[in-house]
Amino acid sequence: MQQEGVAVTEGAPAALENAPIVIKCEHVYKRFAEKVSRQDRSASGGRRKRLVNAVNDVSFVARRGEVLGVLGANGSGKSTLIRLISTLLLPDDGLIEVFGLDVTKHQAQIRSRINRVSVEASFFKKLSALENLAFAGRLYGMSGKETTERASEVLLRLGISEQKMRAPLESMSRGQQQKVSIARAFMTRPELLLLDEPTTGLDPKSRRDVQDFVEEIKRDRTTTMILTTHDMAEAERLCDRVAILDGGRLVALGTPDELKQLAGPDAHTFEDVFFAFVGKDWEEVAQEDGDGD
Ligand SMILES: Nc1ncnc2c1ncn2[C@@H]1O[C@H](COP(=O)(O)OP(=O)(O)OP(=O)(O)O)[C@@H](O)[C@H]1O
Repeated sequence: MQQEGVAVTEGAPAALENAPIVIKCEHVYKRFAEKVSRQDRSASGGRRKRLVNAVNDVSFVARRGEVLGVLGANGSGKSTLIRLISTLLLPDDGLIEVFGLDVTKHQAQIRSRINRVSVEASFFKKLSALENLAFAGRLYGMSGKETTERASEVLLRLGISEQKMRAPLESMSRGQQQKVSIARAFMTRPELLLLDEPTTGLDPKSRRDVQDFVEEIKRDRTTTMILTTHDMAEAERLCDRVAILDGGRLVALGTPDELKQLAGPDAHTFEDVFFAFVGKDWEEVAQEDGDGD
């Protein structure tokens, strides 16, 4: 499944070698029609729309219990890839199997076994975090008692106090609400967890709380996690392997150490690794994107 021109290391990290494959992507493509601005129209032959390859010939597998990081600048295709795996979008070409099931045929079955965390999570804002989580637990078939116990355990673990978890969600800060969204996803013990920039916008302490929690879940090696992030140190710390996307293409995939080696003797930090594969350094990308993250 190795693609030409992609720095992909063979096999899985030792701890996961015999684990079953949970996600298989083979030559996956997703294209979108994007509006062309008036200024750019003459350069594109007068066309009002052009096709963007959001995901362009991407192949990889992820194994049970693996934490696979996906790094890339804004617009590199990270969220599109996550949405394809979670069956929210369907591929235009190629094959995606989750738990051995084809995403184009078994959406409901796949969705019942996965959970996705993203910044645009929806909640009942007048209800408390505990009440919101109780509601989610019921949807996933958990008993009332189990839900309450697990919800407060996970919220406490993420640094939300007993008092705060009983207050209306609208009285919580954005970062605290983001933690509630993470708690909701972990609470149901999904087999596959898709974490789309779970720590973006969090303060350093909250970021650390979430990272520690991911590390704790990782130790059991039962939940597979796909983590998109803009935080290089986070990728290096939490991920078994990291995939780097550039313009929809997979340009590198391997363990953090393997990628450092592949990137050459000048790559000392993970920022250097990113630069070696994408041709821009992280600060430059952040400035272009205007997020400075
Ligand atoms: N629904 C859509 N319609 C049209 N174009 C889209 C759509 N979704 C994504 N795109 C385009 O596909 C490309 C990849 O977008 P995607 O959101 O996957 O990138 P990303 O790496 O997740 O970026 P970010 O870090 O900003 O979240 C971008 O050029 C984007 O404009």
